[in-house]
Amino acid sequence: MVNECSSTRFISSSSSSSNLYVANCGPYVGISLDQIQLAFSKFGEVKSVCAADQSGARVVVSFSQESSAKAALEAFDGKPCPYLSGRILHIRYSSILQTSSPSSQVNGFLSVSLEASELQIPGIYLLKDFVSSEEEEELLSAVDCRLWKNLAKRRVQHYGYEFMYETRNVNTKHCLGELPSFLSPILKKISSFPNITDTGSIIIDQLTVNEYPPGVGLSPHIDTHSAFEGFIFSLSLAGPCIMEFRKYSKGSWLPPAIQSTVTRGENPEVIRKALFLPPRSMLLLSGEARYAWHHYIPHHKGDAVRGDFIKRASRRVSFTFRKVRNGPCCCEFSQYCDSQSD
Ligand SMILES: O=C(O)CCC(=O)C(=O)O
Ligand SMILES: [Fe+2]
Repeated sequence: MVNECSSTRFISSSSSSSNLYVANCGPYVGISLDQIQLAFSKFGEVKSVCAADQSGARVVVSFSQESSAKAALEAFDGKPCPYLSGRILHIRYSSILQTSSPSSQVNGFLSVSLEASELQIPGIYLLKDFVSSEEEEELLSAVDCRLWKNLAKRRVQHYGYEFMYETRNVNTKHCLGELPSFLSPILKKISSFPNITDTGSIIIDQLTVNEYPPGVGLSPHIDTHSAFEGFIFSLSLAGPCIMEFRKYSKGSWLPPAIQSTVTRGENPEVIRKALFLPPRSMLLLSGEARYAWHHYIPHHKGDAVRGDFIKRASRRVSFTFRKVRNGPCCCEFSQYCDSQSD
């Protein structure tokens, strides 16, 4: 049974137990949970195998009997494992850290949807193959000929208006000029995006290009309401990633890292959902998805997606198209709205 520990968190521990924390094996290094279960079953009944964390390379094996765990630890720790491609496993006893019951987690990973409609978040849409491979190449070479700005872990470019990371806003008085002509085919496709009843209301005047190396993501945030209007389009190029969406029932417009620890401590009610973004797909966040849900790209080198482990490519480049807002936001999600908070 490899699907049973979705609601349990584990830590490495020195006291003996029937759970083993096993490092250096898992889907990220090409070893499935089923293979791990088979290898450890040589020492007794394995109740479950699941991810110890989101790395894809550390798992917890839970035996029915403590004696089986002891035998497996003695046989496998620090030696090449003949049943797992000769990998050297690093094994400790593990104890249960905490339990929670996120129904959307499988084997310790958040279950990832392939279709936006599965998420059941109003206002979120994903169009796959939004651009062809040729268009993808052209867009990438266009930005690669231009100047990148280095942030701590990723590179960015801004068109139309510069995004100021310190204030999470734009300086509306300083326009960088019209969006360049290499974007025209994409802007044209955006203007007839399905799912938007009034396509006449789609105006785009700002683009942020992000280049993420593997292992780099984006911290959870809601794009500042007062900075941008209600449609946020994000085109994924060159590589895939997953995007996680979080709704904090007691949240505010501030990013979770800035909210006081007291507020965070009182805020156990977070709904988490995840969506796989393949290269050449266009994501639209509108309505509730844009205004009330944080979006987040985990800082992973790969993502567990429906039983497969998908490595991040050498880079993912996203084009985020938005319309800069010129007055306060009057959305109906005032709890998450900086224009409607004091
Ligand atoms: O890379 C992405 O798809 C999202 C970028 C984003 O959320 C942002 O720039 O605010
Ligand atoms: Fe964003």
